[in-house]
Amino acid sequence: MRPVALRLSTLSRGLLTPGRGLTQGFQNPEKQRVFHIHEASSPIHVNNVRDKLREIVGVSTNWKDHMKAMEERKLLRSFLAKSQEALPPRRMKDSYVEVLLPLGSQPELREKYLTVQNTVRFGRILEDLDSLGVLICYMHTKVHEAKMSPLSIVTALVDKIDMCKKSLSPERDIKLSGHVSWVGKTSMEAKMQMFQLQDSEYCPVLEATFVMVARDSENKGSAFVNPLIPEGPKEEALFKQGELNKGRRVAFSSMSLLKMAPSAEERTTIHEMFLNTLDQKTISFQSRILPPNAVWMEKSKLKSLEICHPQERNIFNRIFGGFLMRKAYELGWATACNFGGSRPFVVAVDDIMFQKPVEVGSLLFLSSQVCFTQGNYIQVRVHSEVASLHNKEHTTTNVFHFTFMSENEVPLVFPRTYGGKLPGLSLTKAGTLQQIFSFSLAGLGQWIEHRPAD
Ligand SMILES: CCCCCCCCCCCCCC(=O)SCCNC(=O)CCNC(=O)[C@H](O)C(C)(C)COP(=O)(O)OP(=O)(O)OC[C@H]1O[C@@H](n2cnc3c(N)ncnc32)[C@H](O)[C@@H]1OP(=O)(O)O
Repeated sequence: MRPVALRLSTLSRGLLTPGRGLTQGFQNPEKQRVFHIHEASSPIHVNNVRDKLREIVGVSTNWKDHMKAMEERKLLRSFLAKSQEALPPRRMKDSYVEVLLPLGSQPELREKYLTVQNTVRFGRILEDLDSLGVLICYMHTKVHEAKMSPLSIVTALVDKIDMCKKSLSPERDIKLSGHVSWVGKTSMEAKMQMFQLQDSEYCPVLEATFVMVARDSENKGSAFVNPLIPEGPKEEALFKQGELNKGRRVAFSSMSLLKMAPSAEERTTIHEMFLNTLDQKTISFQSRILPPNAVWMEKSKLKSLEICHPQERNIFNRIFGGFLMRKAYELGWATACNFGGSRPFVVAVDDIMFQKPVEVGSLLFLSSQVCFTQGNYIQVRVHSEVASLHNKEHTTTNVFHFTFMSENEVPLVFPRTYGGKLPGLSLTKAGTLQQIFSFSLAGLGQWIEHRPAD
């Protein structure tokens, strides 16, 4: 039997496009560069970031009062701009924020961030990055005349997070910093970096790019954000990159399998996978056998459920994006752990899409599965959906993609069915359709898994 040649370059719609492949992250020496372009006056303690956000938005700390607080926010409508041109332009340094996570100098903070391997919990870092990203965008859009911001800023996308280091010490101070690097009409790209103290110097350990969207005071419609004026060649390059990122995202979304059939290259890859699992004796869609050192994709699945309590709400009384990311990451990590038989390290995060807000009180269903492997690398896709209590209809809220590195080489994964529908799968569910036909490799894999019978 011929081994499947899954070349990264063939997967032009996926995460695994050249330059965004499994080997990106801390292995790439180019990523060691620093884009630390400004100096903040004094860093904010990590514990004060949420308080600062609460203050900016003017929300209550008491769930009982949340409706009243939302009513008050309605009055801020008058501060919303009618056009982007009506807003004063900002510079990158206007939104620059530095946050200190003093794990070394304040050991009492450590427990919350600690893994059993004596490393830093990445899920906690995702939460801190999300809060920082939102704070950065509030700095960019600050309305000096208003006590509270009329904008509701929500996380729309984690474009990518690259790790420059395999693991972080929970015994050394960490600094996070970032600023707005590009703006559209109502969206902003925030670039963040994380540094860890080593031999009395802060060394880069992570780079992240998030996209935040500005909504009106009640989070009902989009709202304009201040233009951004880059200063000097470094900032111009960052802004240009932001523009390119936007173009890439638009191109990706127009190439989604929801809108366009798979390319000839993609079809060939999928068909090759199918042929490699065909039982040569029976030659039928149903009769499939695994190549050596391979696992059926469906066997890699793990699921979990979260009851979304008010404690996990964000400043707009929806569920905090960072919490969703932590929960999805931990399930994804467990999936990779279970699959690879060792405790893996995260090397990259790509394309976390926040498609719909998660309401407080929702039942959040998370499903995770390995969608691609190569050498020691495991690509995991996590899908989350909420179920309506009235009609049981499911709606996709988020899709997450994580890349892990396992201690040892891991088996290949193969989708089992080409012509058959999975038992229990209803193709009438909008959420499920989105889950299947996402533009990622996971989508391709699942497309084979769930393709309706020919
Ligand atoms: C109170 C006590 C608790 C305190 C705790 C504090 C915790 C800290 C909390 C901190 C807070 C933490 C924060 C949280 O917890 S936020 C919670 C997590 N996030 C969400 O819930 C968001 C869910 N998604 C949505 O609501 C919608 O999908 C959004 C609003 C995002 C877009 O909706 P829609 O698609 O209808 O919008 P549009 O068509 O009008 O486009 C508008 C703009 O958006 C751009 N766009 C759209 N999608 C994407 C994309 N995928 N990539 C890149 N860009 C995207 C688009 O290009 C356009 O830009 P521009 O061309 O105008 O520039």
